[in-house]
Amino acid sequence: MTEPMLLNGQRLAAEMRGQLAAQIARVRAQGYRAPGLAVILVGDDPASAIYVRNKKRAAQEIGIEPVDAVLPQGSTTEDVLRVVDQFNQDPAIDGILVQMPLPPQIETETVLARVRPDKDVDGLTVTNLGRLTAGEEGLVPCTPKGILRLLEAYDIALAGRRAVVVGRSRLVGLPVALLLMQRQATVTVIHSRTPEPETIARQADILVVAAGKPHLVTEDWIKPGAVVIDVGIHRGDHGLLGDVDRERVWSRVGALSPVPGGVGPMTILELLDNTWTAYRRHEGLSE
Ligand SMILES: Nc1nc(=O)c2c([nH]1)NC[C@@H]1CN(c3ccc(C(=O)N[C@@H](CCC(=O)O)C(=O)O)cc3)C=[N+]21
Repeated sequence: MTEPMLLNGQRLAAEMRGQLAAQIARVRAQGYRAPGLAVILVGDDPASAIYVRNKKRAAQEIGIEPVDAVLPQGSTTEDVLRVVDQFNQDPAIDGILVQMPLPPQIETETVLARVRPDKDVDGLTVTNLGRLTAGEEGLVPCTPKGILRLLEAYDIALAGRRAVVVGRSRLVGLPVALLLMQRQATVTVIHSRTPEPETIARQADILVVAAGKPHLVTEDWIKPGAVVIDVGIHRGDHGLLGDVDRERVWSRVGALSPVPGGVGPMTILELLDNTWTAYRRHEGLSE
């Protein structure tokens, strides 16, 4: 078989960030304010701190003003709600991101429900997930949107093809399944309670893996020539690992979105793109 194609999210994201930067520079030159992105980090998870820093830097580089709120590990739900309310009311803030996971004592649902849907750049509120389900315009979760954009950039057809999603999370598995269905793929979602997941995965023309288990997916899961999107990211003693064992699937896949350099950079790009979309809606600029 021919050498697999690497789906280079890092390069595509950089290209798209350049386009966003140019669009933002254009409205700034017309006298408009800068778009504002608020990032709320609760607690001292080191991985979360790195992600938040990367998101802020990426925003700044393209002309989005990042504002952060860092709350202590012991914060209460009420403490977090107060910060959300403050950003909800702030006219300089277009997007609000609450970094997940929150410490266990905090009611995640209550916090998410407080974010104004027009500022929900993660697309995690019931309102935005409902809009997505109904096929209405809203803000779409970043990782799923980035995956679809990556597939599109590489001209990977979806209509009539079989897609299998591994994982059913609100952040990735569920919304990516909806988006794939909307693009006329035949979608199956499998998860930790699915018997013989490999048998189902082996039917996939497009396999999206968001299971949260390092190197879960091996050659037994792969139909020869399949397009495989690795969404997992694990920081171990041996560096970054995905949910896909790249070495073991390499001889079978047709294309692979790798970790690092695939979905991660696309996720950050879509966060910036959602912030830009929210900004234009707030400023009454055309889409
Ligand atoms: N409310 C919320 N929204 C999120 O979007 C969100 C979240 N919470 N919690 C955690 C996960 C994780 N996540 C990543 C984003 C970018 C990379 C990324 O850029 N990864 C680089 C590698 C960066 C590195 O070296 O660690 C890559 O794959 O090439 C990774 C992970 C967003 N998340």
